[in-house]
Amino acid sequence: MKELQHLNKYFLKYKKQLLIGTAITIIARIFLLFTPRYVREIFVVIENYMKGGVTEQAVKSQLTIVIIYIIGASIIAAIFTFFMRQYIINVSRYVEYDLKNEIYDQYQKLSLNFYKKNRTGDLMNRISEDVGNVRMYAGPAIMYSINTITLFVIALIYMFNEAPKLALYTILPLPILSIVIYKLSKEIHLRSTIVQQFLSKLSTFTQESFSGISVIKAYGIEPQTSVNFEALAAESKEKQINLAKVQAWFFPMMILLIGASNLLVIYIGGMQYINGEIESLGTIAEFIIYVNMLTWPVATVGWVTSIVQQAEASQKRINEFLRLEPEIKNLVDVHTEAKGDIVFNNVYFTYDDTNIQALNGVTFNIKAGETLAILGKTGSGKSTILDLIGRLYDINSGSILINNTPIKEHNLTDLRNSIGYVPQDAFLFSDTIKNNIKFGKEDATDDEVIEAAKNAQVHKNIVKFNKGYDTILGERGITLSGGQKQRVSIARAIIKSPEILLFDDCLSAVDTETEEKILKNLIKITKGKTAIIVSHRVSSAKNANKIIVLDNGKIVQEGTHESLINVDGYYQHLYLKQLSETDSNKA
Ligand SMILES: Nc1ncnc2c1ncn2[C@@H]1O[C@H](COP(=O)(O)OP(=O)(O)OP(=O)(O)O)[C@@H](O)[C@H]1O
Repeated sequence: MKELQHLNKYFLKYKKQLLIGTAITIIARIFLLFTPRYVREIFVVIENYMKGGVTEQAVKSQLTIVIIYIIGASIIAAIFTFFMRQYIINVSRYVEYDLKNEIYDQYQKLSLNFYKKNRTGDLMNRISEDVGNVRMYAGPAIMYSINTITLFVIALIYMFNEAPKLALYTILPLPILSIVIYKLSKEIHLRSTIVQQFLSKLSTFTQESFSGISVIKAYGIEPQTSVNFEALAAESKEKQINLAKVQAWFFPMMILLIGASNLLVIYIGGMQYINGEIESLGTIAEFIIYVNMLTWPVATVGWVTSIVQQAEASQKRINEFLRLEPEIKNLVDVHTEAKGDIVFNNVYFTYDDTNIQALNGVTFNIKAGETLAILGKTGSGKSTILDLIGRLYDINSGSILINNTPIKEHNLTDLRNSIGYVPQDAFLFSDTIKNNIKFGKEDATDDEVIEAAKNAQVHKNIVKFNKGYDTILGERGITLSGGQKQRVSIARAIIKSPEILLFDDCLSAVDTETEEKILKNLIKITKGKTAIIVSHRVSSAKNANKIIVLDNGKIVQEGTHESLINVDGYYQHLYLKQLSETDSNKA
């Protein structure tokens, strides 16, 4: 129960509903327990009549009154039972809602390293399935526990008052029932966890197959994927059957134990009646009703124990993530401005997980309003520089200054808000094109969206779609070409008019003519702002105020286009190679 203590703050928050729910549960059970005693009353009335003690008229009116009492008590119990669920189950839904939000907020705070170490499926499981298990504790488990305790305490008082020996025999088989149900519930849980694992394997496989359907079709491997699917589905079926086998024991066990208890009541009660230890056969009837009323709550003791164990295990998994401290923390509460110069001073950076030293003493600076182009072989550390400016990672040594202030002394939200970042792999959401662009600036007007799209040279493509800017992208809608995606992603970055613009090889899928036009627009847009363009093309770099060439995390060349084309090195070779490619394309 240590892990579940995390939920206490929520129980405290909803204490009013819980207290009302508990009171309602107790009242509902009290009224429910009127029935057995009234049934005994009926027997007594009839027995008195048989003995000739009362008239037929009197019996009729006595029976009518008792029956009205039974109906009345049942209706009241039913109404309170309705409200019992309304209060306690609702609390569990509130707790579920709060916990999901808490986990989601925490996920958002955690750094990229966390996402590399943990699989998306696992993150999703903890926020959905594990929270679901915890909800069973916060609602049904609490409700059934209050229910069982109330019913038991009141029924036992009545039973021991009425016939102590019979009461003892009646409750004798109940602990056995509880233990059997507990063992069964545990086994059911074990097997259903395995079923769940296979189901998620199956859905991951299906999802991947259909996301990559074009690759599957192009390679003609449909028969092979069908065989793989069939194998997974067969295993999943096996596990389902295994689960069904144990589940099938649940109700027979209940029926058997209820039957045994009933028999015991009839036998012991019958003997006691014969011996004159109990006065009326009504007591036997009353006790049979108690047995049937108590069986289910007693069974739930086993069930509830297994729910609590599952919830504890799930909350433990949730707490593991909730207790993680984000590696990248905002250390400044006041507002800061990330405008102007960017300085890298002997920066060293190694990725924790791979131990790859991506930057190896990098030093450069860009003044406000300037454009820097970064070139270099793949894996030389270009994207890493951009990630470090957005403080997605903290450096190992050296310093990064923005606006002459160390990057850690910037308010993290302000820093990221002042950056417009276009990643290497343009990621667009399954939403309209307009909303994908507005993602950069939520309150942007339609005119601003169009303006950004025009500057990114994608407006003409968008208006050709039937629904224009309202065209849905992704799984539910159309698929954009690589170049179109990159340009929508550029529009998203420039719409917010940030102080720092980071373009990570985002023109690679665009033809050189369009690239030229976009770059021209960028000169206009980035006026007074700082821009860094990572590229493999000289054409993207040539207009930059400064160009650096990286190799193995080190700057190996630095200068302007004019200076670098005259020096033997990576830039000149790239320039000559791309020049000859352009010439041969023209020829
Ligand atoms: N998230 C990461 N985790 C671990 N290692 C990484 C990560 N990102 C990059 N690396 C490694 O760091 C080195 C530098 O990568 P980086 O992405 O900065 O290179 P790049 O110059 O941008 O490459 P490209 O031109 O192919 O985009 C590479 O060896 C890469 O494998």
